[in-house]
Amino acid sequence: MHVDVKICGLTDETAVAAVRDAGAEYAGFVFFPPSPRHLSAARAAALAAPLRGQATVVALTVDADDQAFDDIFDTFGPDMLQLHGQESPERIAALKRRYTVPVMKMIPVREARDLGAVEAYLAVADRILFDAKAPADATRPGGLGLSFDWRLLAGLDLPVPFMLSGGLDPDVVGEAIRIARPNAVDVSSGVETAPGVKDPSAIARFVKAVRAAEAARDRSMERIPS
Ligand SMILES: O=C(O)c1ccccc1NCC(=O)[C@H](O)[C@H](O)COP(=O)(O)O
Repeated sequence: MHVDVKICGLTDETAVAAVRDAGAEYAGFVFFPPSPRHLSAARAAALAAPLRGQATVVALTVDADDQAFDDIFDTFGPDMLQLHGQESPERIAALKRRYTVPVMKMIPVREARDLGAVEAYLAVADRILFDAKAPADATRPGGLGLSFDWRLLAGLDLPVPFMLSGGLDPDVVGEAIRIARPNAVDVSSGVETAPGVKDPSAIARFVKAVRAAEAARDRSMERIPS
């Protein structure tokens, strides 16, 4: 089964290499000023321009207000929203009435009971992203290079696709896929040389590791007698 790749927090022309050379299916741009990956809508639009039609261009926000979304849609024009704050199901429903793009909702995970939060979003979110829960004193709710126990997602069967995120890198993403069997994986810190500085070679290695994990899973499925 194919596993999509999202490279998040793109901040320069590496975005083109991530999509055209490495083959990432999603390109994420952060609109959250405390983040080292934060971009203006105009800068993100310029970086995303060569990606249009080749990848799903994702706008990542944290509890943004309507004015912020209007600016993002007027200037940047995302293909998908990733809501990485404490947005309610009602807020998601309102945003989907206002903007006609799919919405991916982040669910923070540290322990099994955190998964209970998913239920309320299944009727409104088009996709779920599981990310490591940020510490209370963190300056941002994501992009921290933190992971959680992927076994918490083993056997998870949701009515919408889910993306696995949090502390992934080229060395561990294969194991994460084997354990959690996500529809997609997402990475930021694990393909950077410094916060906000993406490494094209690391991105290529990450995608290559995902493709290898896909192939290994397909081989293991072939060995299962039908
Ligand atoms: O990336 C950020 O700086 C960020 C800031 C505020 C909210 C979310 C943020 N990133 C969200 C992502 O989708 C990251 O890719 C995800 O949290 C995984 O990050 P990492 O563990 O660094 O790979």
